[in-house]
Amino acid sequence: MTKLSVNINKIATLRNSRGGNVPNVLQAAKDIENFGAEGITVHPRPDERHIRYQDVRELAPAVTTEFNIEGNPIPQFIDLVLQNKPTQVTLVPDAEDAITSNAGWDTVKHKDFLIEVIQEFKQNGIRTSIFVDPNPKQIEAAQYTGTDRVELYTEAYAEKYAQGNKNGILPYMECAKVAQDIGIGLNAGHDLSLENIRFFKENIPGLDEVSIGHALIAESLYQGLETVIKKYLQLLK
Ligand SMILES: CC(=O)[C@@H](O)[C@H](O)COP(=O)(O)O
Ligand SMILES: NCC(=O)COP(=O)(O)O
Repeated sequence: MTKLSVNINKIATLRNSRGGNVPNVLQAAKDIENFGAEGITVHPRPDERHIRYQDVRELAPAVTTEFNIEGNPIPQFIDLVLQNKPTQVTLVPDAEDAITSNAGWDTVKHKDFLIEVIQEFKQNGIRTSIFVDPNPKQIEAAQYTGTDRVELYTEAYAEKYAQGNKNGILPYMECAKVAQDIGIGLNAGHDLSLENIRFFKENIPGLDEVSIGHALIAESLYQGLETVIKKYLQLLK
């Protein structure tokens, strides 16, 4: 079974665009869990343009499913994670000015650094995952960092799938096999959507979790528009 963790960064982005507390990020997380999602993912960035550090502090005691905090393990991120003890921390090497995550770790080059931070998180009872490009060498090297899982960066798959090219799944299948052979857990995320998720799931054995945000929120918006417009029209009669 693959768990669905909903990334709520985009809900925070909408809230931040107006100040105030609409939509309410904490309530949205609770509702998302009530609707059946099996996890909540947040990706606080240093400029707090989406999820804020304070959101993380409020979400940590409120989330009853799996809480997953993603981010670049700079000192303030490490402190935030250790103070709030999520189920899982996903390490993502994103630059401060990146619009969104755009690359996985080089687990060979950064092995010593990753060993150090992963050890600290695991000593505190937090499951670890490393965000990686779909390259089997990166998965093989990830096992020497002591991480529990890797998260396959699925942007390349999603882009090819949208162009009608199903071969984009091939490197991910190879990575899944390596992960299974070495006994490392497997997550995936970035640009997964209602359109491309089934094919991905059908072809990737041992997929523990997907985290989905951007498309899921956009799809929810589209699928909810008709209902809400009809409600306004009713009230305006
Ligand atoms: C780690 C990752 O894959 C990203 O997809 C990221 O967490 C998305 O966050 P944003 O929606 O804030 O870009
Ligand atoms: N780890 C990926 C994630 O949380 C969501 O990515 P996206 O669906 O917003 O692209």
